[in-house]
Amino acid sequence: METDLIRIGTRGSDLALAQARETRTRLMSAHGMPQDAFEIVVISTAGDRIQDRPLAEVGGKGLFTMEIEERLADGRIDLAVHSSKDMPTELPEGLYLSCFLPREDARDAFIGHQIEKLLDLPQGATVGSSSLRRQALLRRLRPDLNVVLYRGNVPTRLRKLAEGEVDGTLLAMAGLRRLNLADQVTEALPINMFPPAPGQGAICIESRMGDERIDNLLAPINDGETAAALACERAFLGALDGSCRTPIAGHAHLAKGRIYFSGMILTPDGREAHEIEMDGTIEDATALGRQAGEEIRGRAGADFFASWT
Ligand SMILES: NCc1[nH]cc(CCC(=O)O)c1CC(=O)O
Repeated sequence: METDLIRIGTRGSDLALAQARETRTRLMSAHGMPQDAFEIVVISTAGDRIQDRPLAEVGGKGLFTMEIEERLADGRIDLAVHSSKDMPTELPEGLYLSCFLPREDARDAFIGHQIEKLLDLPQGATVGSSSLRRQALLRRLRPDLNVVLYRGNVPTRLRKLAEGEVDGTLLAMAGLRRLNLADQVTEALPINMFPPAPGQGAICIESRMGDERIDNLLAPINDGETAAALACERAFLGALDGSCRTPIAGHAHLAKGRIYFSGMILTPDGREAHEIEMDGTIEDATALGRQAGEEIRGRAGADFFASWT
């Protein structure tokens, strides 16, 4: 192992820092390296700076990644730690997702202010979320709810909830676990009831293609099962040409030597939804995801996407 400092790029939110530290810890134990072999480099992104609008409205891909990728491409950092869910399907030339850590709980969590379960909320209750997918799924399950825009990092959202600004909110179980806030969860939503975003719960590492030193460093901490599931989910997203304005859910898991995928696309009002379930061999994870995307796209019809984007 070279003695050069390994620079790990990350956003500065509590969640991003927890993910960068988890990556560093795994690398330290895989290679018997000391903590001071690494430097965590905090990078501010457009997604962090824009706080007053839904990000889907701002548009553009890579709101949480562009500034980080610039520093990766020019060598100021050696690897970048991300939430897979926030990663666009297309990456800048010369960069790739080289490593996936074992996936955390992929489910969404409901956090109720006074009522513990989503479906027990009274008529017209207010639920805050900034995610188009969560908003659409909420409207699909409970058209009566008042779904409001709710942004900010995880601790900010929990504070607003505690102050009674909303009756409930939805957050990823994985993020809450990583922040030691899982005790706040009042209901973990089953995957078939509230399907997660492609990539949810999985930390990924982006690095430069052909950087052998970093490839060798990352190889022992890559989780093959998570990598296969993510290849499938990202291919599904890619086949749908997932603009940030389309509510898309997708989840793959491995069992008995095969890969099982389920996906859903919805209109933002939740009134129209299309679902798909497919399984295949693990080697064909990418093809399976792409096929599922093409199939669901065909079922929905061209009008489905044209109706609001
Ligand atoms: N868009 C923000 C974001 N990106 C990843 C996570 C959670 C962690 C994960 O999915 O790995 C979150 C917060 C949330 O959705 O609650």
